[in-house]
Formats: sequence, C-alpha cells, structure tokens
Amino acid sequence: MNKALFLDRDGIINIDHGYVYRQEDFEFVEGIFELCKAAQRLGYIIIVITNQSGIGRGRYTEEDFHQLTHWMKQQFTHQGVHITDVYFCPHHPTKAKGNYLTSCECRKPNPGMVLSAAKEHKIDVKQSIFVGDKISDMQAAEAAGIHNRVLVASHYDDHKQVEAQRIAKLSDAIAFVD
Ligand SMILES: O=P(O)(O)OC[C@@H](O)[C@H]1O[C@@H](OP(=O)(O)O)[C@@H](O)[C@@H](O)[C@@H]1O
Ligand SMILES: [Mg+2]
Ligand SMILES: [Zn+2]
Repeated sequence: MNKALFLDRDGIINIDHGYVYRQEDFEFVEGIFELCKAAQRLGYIIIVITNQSGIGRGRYTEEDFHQLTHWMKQQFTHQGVHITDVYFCPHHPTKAKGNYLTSCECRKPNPGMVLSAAKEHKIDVKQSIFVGDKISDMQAAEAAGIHNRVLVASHYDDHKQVEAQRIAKLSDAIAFVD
C-alpha cells in the first residue's frame, strides 16, 4: 500500500486568484516545492485533488485545464518532484451549464476524488495526509478516512467546526509530514 500527500490546488499549490486557468496567473505558493520534496523523501506519493467548477461555469474548458496541468507538472519535475496524479471535478450543483450541472460525488466536500485516487493508486488513507485551504477540503478528507488533515489559514476559513490541524502558512505543513 502507498501513502499519499494529497494536495488541494488553488490556495495550496498556487495562489487562489479565482478560477485560475492560465500560466501567467499561476503563482506557486511559497514552500510548496520544499513540502513535496520532504514528503517524497519520506516515501509519500503526491496526488492533487481540485474542484474546478470554472469548467462547468463556462469560464474555461477542460482542455485549458489539462494544458495548465501539463505545464504545472513540468514545473514540479524541474524541481525534482513527481506528481503521481491530478483529480479534478468540473461540476457544480447549481451554477454549472449542461452536463456539468450535477450534484456529483467528486466535488469536495464529497470524498469521491480521494476515494478514486485511493483505489487507483493503492493508497492507505490512514497513513496519508491532506493539505487544503477550505473547510470543504477537510470535510472531503475526513469522509475519505484521512486522519492527518492540515488546514492552511485562508480567507475561506469561516471557522466552521471541523477537526483539523490549523496552520498559518503552507510552509508550516512540513511538520505534519512524518
Ligand atoms: O481549491 P481547489 O479545490 O483546488 O480549487 C478551487 C477553485 O476551483 C475555485 O473554487 C471556487 O469555488 P467554487 O468551485 O465556485 O465553489 C472559488 O473558490 C475559486 O476562487 C477557486 O479558484
Ligand atoms: Mg483550495
Ligand atoms: Zn464532480
């Protein structure tokens, strides 16, 4: 069984400027490469779990997302970090168009993407860690059975009750990877 570092994307890997889909708007968060390198050294595989309702909302296309993802993975490769897989949810239950308008199992706070990743990559969730910036990340992680949950402070934190280890900035997450 593998253990994984699950990473949210917007707000954790890159600064969440709102529905980012172009390289020029993709700004890496300070400390992300160091966090990934530390996790890799300890034997974690790295999986990205991201809601991309911008696709369903018609702001950008799946092709735009895949192009940006390809580029993002290259940047990690240049830093010596291998991203094993990227899971995304293009849906939204009320704001999306056409077939994207659905209450799916993959959109966080639902655990669908984490569960698919666990199955496809033989991941033991109990040995894994999820780092996110929204309560919905922590809810998805909890529902998937991940105990080691780290919530990085962001303007999204509405201080709802959620069991997570709260940290001020991404670089503090390294302490929870062991
Ligand atoms: O943080 P992750 O899961 O990687 O991605 C979140 C994004 O898809 C977007 O999610 C949106 O929320 P809604 O999807 O509209 O609720 C907003 O928060 C956007 O600012 C944000 O860019
Ligand atoms: Mg986020
Ligand atoms: Zn979905």
